[in-house]
Amino acid sequence: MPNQVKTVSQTRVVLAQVAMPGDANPAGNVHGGTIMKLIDNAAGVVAMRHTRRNVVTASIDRLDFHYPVFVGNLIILKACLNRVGKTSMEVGVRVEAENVMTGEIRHTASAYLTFVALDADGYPTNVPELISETLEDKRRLAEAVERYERRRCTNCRR
Ligand SMILES: CCCCCCCCCCCCCCCC(=O)SCCNC(=O)CCNC(=O)[C@H](O)C(C)(C)COP(=O)(O)OP(=O)(O)OC[C@H]1O[C@@H](n2cnc3c(N)ncnc32)[C@H](O)[C@@H]1OP(=O)(O)O
Repeated sequence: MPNQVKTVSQTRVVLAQVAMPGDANPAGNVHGGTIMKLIDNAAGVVAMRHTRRNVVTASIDRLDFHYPVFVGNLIILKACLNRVGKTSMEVGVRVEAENVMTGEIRHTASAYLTFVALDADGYPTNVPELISETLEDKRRLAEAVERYERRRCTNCRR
C-alpha cells in the first residue's frame, strides 16, 4: 500500500552489526566509508518502509564522527523518519558503538539524509503523509523543517 499514511514508529529501524577486521582502515579503526554505507542503508530502509517504493539518496547533510569505532565493537544504527515533503523525506540516523565486553556505549556519529521516492519509471513520486505522534517526533520534525529551509536557501544562492 504505497500511499498509506504512517506514523514515525511504524517505519523506524535499529540495525546492528559487529565491526570485523575487514571493516578496518590502515590504522585499525573502522573505516569512515564503511560507517557511511551503513548509515545510507539504515536510512534507506526507513524511506522504503514509509513509501514501499524504490528510493534514492538525494543528499547527506554534514556528518561528524565523534569517536572512533573499533574492530569488535557492535555498531548500532538507529534511524527514523523526521519529515516528509512532496516526493522527498528526511531520515535521521544515530550511530552508537558498543563494547560488548564492558557494556560501554558511545554515540559515535549522527547524520540527516534526504531520500526521494521513485515511481516505476524512475521519476519522483508523491510520498505518504507522516504522523508525528510523540513530543520527540514533533521536536525532530521542527528541527527537520529548519534544516529544509536552510538547504533551500543555500540552493537558491547557487
Ligand atoms: C531489489 C529490491 C530489494 C529491496 C530491499 C532491500 C532494502 C535495502 C535498502 C537499502 C537502501 C539503500 C539506499 C541507498 C540508495 C542509494 O544509494 S541511491 C544512489 C545515490 N543517489 C542517486 O543516484 C540519486 C541521483 N539523483 C537523482 O536521481 C535525482 O537528482 C533525484 C534525487 C531523484 C531528484 O530528481 P529531480 O529531477 O531533481 O527532482 P525534483 O522534482 O527537482 O525534486 C524532487 C524532490 O527532491 C528534492 N531534492 C532534489 N535534490 C535534492 C538535494 N540535493 N537535496 C535534498 N533534496 C533534494 C526536492 O526538494 C524535491 O522534494 P519535494 O519538494 O518533492 O519533497
